[in-house]
Amino acid sequence: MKITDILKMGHLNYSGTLDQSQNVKGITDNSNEVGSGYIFIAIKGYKEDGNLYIPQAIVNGAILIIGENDLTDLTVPYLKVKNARKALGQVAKEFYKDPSKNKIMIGITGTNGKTTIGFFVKQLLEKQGYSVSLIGTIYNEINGRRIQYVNTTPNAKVINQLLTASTDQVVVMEVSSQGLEQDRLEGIQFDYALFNNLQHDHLDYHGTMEEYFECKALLFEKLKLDGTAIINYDDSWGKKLTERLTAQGKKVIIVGEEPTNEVQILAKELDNVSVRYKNKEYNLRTPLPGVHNLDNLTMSSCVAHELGVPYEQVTPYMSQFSGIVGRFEIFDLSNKVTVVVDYAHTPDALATSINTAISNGAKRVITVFGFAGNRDKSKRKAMLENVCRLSTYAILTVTELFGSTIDNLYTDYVSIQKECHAVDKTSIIMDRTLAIQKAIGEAEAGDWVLLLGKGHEQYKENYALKTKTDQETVQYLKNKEISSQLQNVDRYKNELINKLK
Ligand SMILES: CC(=O)N[C@H]1[C@@H](OP(=O)(O)OP(=O)(O)OC[C@H]2O[C@@H](n3ccc(=O)[nH]c3=O)[C@H](O)[C@@H]2O)O[C@H](CO)[C@@H](O)[C@@H]1O[C@H](C)C(=O)N[C@@H](C)C(=O)N[C@H](CCC(=O)O)C(=O)O
Ligand SMILES: Nc1ncnc2c1ncn2[C@@H]1O[C@H](COP(=O)(O)OP(=O)(O)OP(=O)(O)O)[C@@H](O)[C@H]1O
Repeated sequence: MKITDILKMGHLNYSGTLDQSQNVKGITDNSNEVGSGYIFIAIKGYKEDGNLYIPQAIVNGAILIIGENDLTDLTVPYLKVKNARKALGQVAKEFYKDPSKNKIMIGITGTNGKTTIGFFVKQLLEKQGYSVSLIGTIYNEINGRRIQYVNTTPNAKVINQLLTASTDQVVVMEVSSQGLEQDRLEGIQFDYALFNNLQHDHLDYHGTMEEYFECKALLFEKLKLDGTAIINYDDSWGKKLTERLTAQGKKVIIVGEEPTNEVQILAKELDNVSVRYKNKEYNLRTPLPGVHNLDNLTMSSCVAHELGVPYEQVTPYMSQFSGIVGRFEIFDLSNKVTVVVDYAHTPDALATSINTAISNGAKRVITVFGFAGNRDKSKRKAMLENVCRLSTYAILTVTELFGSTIDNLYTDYVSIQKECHAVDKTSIIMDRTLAIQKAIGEAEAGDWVLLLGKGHEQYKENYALKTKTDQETVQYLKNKEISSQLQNVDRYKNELINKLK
């Protein structure tokens, strides 16, 4: 592909002299990736300024630089654009030959439930015979191969690369509000866009719920001409989005409890939800506990149904679902204590998670959770209030420092404990592994211990127990319990032998 093709097709203009015969070998916004024949797009980021790396990109072989600044004295052609992040998407779309056009693209947005819906949809479609790629928080899976990535929603270059590599028929993508706001989806088009919910999160980034909503709503501007929006109408922001999209003449399927909803939720009970679609009723059974997962399953079934999965098949297809790491993952201990590792880290998700334990018969709920260091401090009070209202007892601990320190976070915990009158109901143990050990140690038969906030993530701190995830910590404590039980058996056996001697 020639430079001029990219510029023309990307709707970018260049008035300087350009060697039109030059072939473009690659495109990137990372100077370290630039090789001979590359286009380098300089992005002024949150941490770094890509413009400072232009000289390095030129030394590495860049043949065209794109950026937002006024630059005149470069030794290679320079194109000034209004928005370099958008330009990255426009150039990537052309360089990679618009791969989202020919795939069945499903984008999922919402504060909570994106990952879960992504995994549910993948399961349903694969059981129906589709090959499915997944781009999301836990990993990206392309052609059956798993690849870790730093973001839930990668930037436009990476998305285009993944779509190009994918030989799968369907691509299911989690779409974050930050990804949308940062134009990481520029040039990507969707056949189906799902809106699950909008709840309090990320307000340090978005400022207000309205702005947060507007970012989420950007996904629906990326629907293909014949694309379909699928919206949770029980969410008030979902209603607002429905009105907007309907007024724009877009195809919208609404899901919710109102009788006029296309997919009507009739009843939810433990792990069953009954829905009505075109005057027929279906019972759907979720493989993951919780009323939230009934909502997630209903949304997933709706998009899967659009692609030919009969509602009757949802329950059999999901019966072989193997779970999602860190999403209401249950560990049964031998003393009849139930331990759950869950990714809940918003006020609503914490309430949902604890309520799930209660509705499953928990005698007492002991919750271990924490706040994300320097991120969205405005959600902390609601998080603590929900946890205190619903749990029997809670331990505040480290979840993720995000630029804070253990000492600062500890000080924050002490003051919020007082502010929320939570001193009697909570204690503070900053070592997460010891907090878990204490919670599990104090639990009795019938109690549920909820380890919330880390989900699939690895610990970044060094803790007293040398484990790296909540799952490993639970397993370590389980093994310790087994070995102490074995020691007790040995001791008892020896005592008996001694008595009989
Ligand atoms: C604050 C934020 O959102 N940052 C995102 C942003 O980074 P940035 O553009 O500011 O990057 P930067 O490090 O300042 O670098 C600027 C430019 O200089 C370039 N550079 C830098 C160094 C160098 O040697 N050479 C060079 O060319 C970089 O390649 C880049 O183009 O753009 C990057 C590329 O798209 C993202 O990876 C990065 O996400 C960071 C890691 C992040 O943690 N973001 C969070 C807030 C986020 O986006 N989370 C959502 C999920 C949220 C949820 O659902 O809970 C997500 O989608 O991941
Ligand atoms: N529909 C829902 N409503 C409320 N809470 C939910 C819902 N679905 C999941 N949750 C809670 O949110 C947590 C995260 O779920 P999931 O990973 O599916 O969401 P996500 O949108 O991908 O989250 P994130 O954006 O933080 O990665 C779960 O562990 C659960 O506690």
